[in-house]
Amino acid sequence: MLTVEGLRSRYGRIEVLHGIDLEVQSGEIVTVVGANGAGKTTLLRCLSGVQPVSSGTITFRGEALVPVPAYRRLARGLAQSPEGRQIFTNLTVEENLRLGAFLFADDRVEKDMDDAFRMFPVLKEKRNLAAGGLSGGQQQMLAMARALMGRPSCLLLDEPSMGLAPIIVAQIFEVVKGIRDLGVTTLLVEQNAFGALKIADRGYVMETGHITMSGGAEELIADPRIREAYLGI
Ligand SMILES: Nc1ncnc2c1ncn2[C@@H]1O[C@H](COP(=O)(O)OP(=O)(O)OP(=O)(O)O)[C@@H](O)[C@H]1O
Repeated sequence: MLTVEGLRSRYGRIEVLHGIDLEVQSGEIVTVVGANGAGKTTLLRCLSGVQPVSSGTITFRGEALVPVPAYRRLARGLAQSPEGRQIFTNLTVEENLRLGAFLFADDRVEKDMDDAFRMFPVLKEKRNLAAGGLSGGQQQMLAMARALMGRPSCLLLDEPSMGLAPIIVAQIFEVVKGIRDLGVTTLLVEQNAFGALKIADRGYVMETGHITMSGGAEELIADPRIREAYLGI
């Protein structure tokens, strides 16, 4: 569904992605794990089109994506739940969700909203409240639900566990599994390698702008190098 080949990207003169190759098949949860500053967010920003690519290709559902501007990528089926959630704190929960559906003006928006509230009951309770009043975990749920309102076939999820208590992180990862059950393919970028690999089908390890390891998630969890460097085991 999504293939990245030889992807390079830079901030000014400093290259931060040095030729990334990765693939996500339809229906998978694929995770990219790595330390702070490895380049994971930059990779997702290249995929969603807000960060320029200096060379390499991105193919999504058989189509070259690099020439497609960011605002058209959602219509192609690629949605991002960004780092830091980026919800609109002064708008209500429902208004944030409606913004996720800005491409559509059909009756299905109401059904999608009902589906979102079924998947995230806490958002239903708070639908008329300002999103800024939600807890961190609830804001993360809102960011994911808003991305789903764009009816993506592939969701790019940037560090959903960031800054959340372990019990909330566990809930968030359960929700990501639920998103896969909806038939939405997920590329999950995480510093929480163990949590991400536990729910993923496959994983890639990113270090200073390179992919240094890849494989089945169980295989990566069992690998002594991963256990030492990322799992603290
Ligand atoms: N806007 C920017 N301008 C210059 N350099 C940047 C910018 N954003 C990120 N970088 C640098 O690019 C490198 C990769 O950063 P990136 O945010 O992609 O990493 P990351 O793996 O997502 O880390 P984090 O978990 O902190 O988001 C880092 O060295 C970072 O300092």
